[in-house]
Amino acid sequence: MAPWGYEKDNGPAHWHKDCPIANGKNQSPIDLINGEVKYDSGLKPLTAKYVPFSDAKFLNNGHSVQFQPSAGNGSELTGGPLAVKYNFEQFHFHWGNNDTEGSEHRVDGKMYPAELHFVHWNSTNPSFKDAVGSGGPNGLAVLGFFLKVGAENAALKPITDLIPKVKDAGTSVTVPSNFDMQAILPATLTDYYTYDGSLTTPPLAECVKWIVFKQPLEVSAAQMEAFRSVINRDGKPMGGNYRPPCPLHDRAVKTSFK
Ligand SMILES: CCCCCCc1ccc(S(N)(=O)=O)cc1
Ligand SMILES: [Zn+2]
Repeated sequence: MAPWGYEKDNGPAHWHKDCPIANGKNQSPIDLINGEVKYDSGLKPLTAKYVPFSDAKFLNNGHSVQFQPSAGNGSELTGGPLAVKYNFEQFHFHWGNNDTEGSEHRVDGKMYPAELHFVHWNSTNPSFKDAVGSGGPNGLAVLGFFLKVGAENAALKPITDLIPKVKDAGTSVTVPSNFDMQAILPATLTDYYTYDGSLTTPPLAECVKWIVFKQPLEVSAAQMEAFRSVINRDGKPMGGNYRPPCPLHDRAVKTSFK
């Protein structure tokens, strides 16, 4: 099979051939249906401590654009539904070719124009790859933020300004060391949905504690257009790099908010 992608001939409907877990019972993304979620008063706010990076790359891997510091950069996530400390690995985006589509998770069936994923791995593992293969939903913790079109996002501007430099698949640039990743996050990481799920791209491993924030982040129309200029491995616009929602089966979605 051609390498996986989001086109007719290699998109989500084909992924089960190489990754049979695609039809598993803990797949992501899902539609977050407010009438079916359950408030959990035990869910605390999350604490993300992101330290400045000396040598981080921003890259186009053919199916997303991704910010990736060198391993062991000391940025950590704790709290919320997490029992242990998780190390930051990378963040990346999923988006559409217009403002009516693009996010992976949905809220009562509504899609946002884009979704930002901050990927972290359980620090009781020796590496990210071990955490992916560790079995069970505590290998990774991914923070999902919906993006909607509005005011310019000053914290993301250093990243969206780099997009033209990684227009083509397989390209990367060094991110200026004064980039402040912490500034992207809202001041308090309080209102979120959380559930046990999977990677939303191959290998689709069911190793993710998903934490999806209720409050979208805003980006300007120009910042959204920057994403839509990115080209994938087949030389086509990368927009549409989102997996449709998967069945919930007998999973519960908990919320930290009423
Ligand atoms: C052993 C190599 C595994 C690489 C898995 C890389 C990956 C990370 C996060 C996501 S996402 N969209 O669920 O956040 C998808 C894929
Ligand atoms: Zn993702």
